[in-house]
Amino acid sequence: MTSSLSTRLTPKELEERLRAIGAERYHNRHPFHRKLHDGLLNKQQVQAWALNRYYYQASIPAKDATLLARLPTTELRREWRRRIEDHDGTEPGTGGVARWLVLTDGLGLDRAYVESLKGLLPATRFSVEAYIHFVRDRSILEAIASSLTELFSPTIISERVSGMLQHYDFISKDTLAYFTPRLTQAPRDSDFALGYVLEHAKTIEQQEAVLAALEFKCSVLWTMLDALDHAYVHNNIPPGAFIP
Ligand SMILES: O=C(O)c1cc(C(=O)O)c2c(n1)C(=O)C(=O)c1cc(C(=O)O)[nH]c1-2
Repeated sequence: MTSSLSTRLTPKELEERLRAIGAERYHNRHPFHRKLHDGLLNKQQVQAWALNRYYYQASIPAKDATLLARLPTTELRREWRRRIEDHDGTEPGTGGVARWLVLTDGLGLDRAYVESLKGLLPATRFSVEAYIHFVRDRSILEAIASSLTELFSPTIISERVSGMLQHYDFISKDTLAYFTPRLTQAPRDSDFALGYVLEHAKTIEQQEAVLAALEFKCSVLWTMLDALDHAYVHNNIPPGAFIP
């Protein structure tokens, strides 16, 4: 839990605290990601990761649409609308969700099965839903702050792409095409979100709330990897979940 602040932070101090949370808790530090990127997983385990992560990807535009509906100004809505277009695309076959399916296709997973969500781990479902509900129910400031994990995603994406290309013969540049646009989209989105948070988190209570929102989101990402590790590395697949 975030400790209570005794004094109000300057914007610079608040940014430092946010970045410190990422350095400590972002999912690049999770053992499952280390194994994924270091080539220590087999194809079945990589399939399980891509299948479960599909639900996160597919839910991101729904999460953003929930927030979009609550945003009070044209400028904010225009900014947030672009995120939905990035993921859903502007026509069939475009956008991040479609590109994620190129990855699951490339790994040999049946598309209808992936989209049916039938093979998800229960913890994937609960974690993703917790994120959507958080964004729906909390203040706009907390909802925007919860997207700030994207400050840290370009580093992990670069590590992932180079690590997976190097270590797995079943992975190609084409199947990892999802990640290329994220390297420019994520910094653009997180710069905006960070600017918003630093400007609007003025009171101690608001600053504590944004720090807690980022910790919450790190927990969402971490929990999904805990569940993958437990099920597919330590071989405790829950009933009904994907069996490679
Ligand atoms: O590859 C990753 O590790 C990673 C992490 C995150 C993140 O930090 O939440 C996102 C993404 N990718 C991503 O591709 C993405 O579109 C995305 C949207 C969001 C968000 O919270 O709105 N996070 C992320």
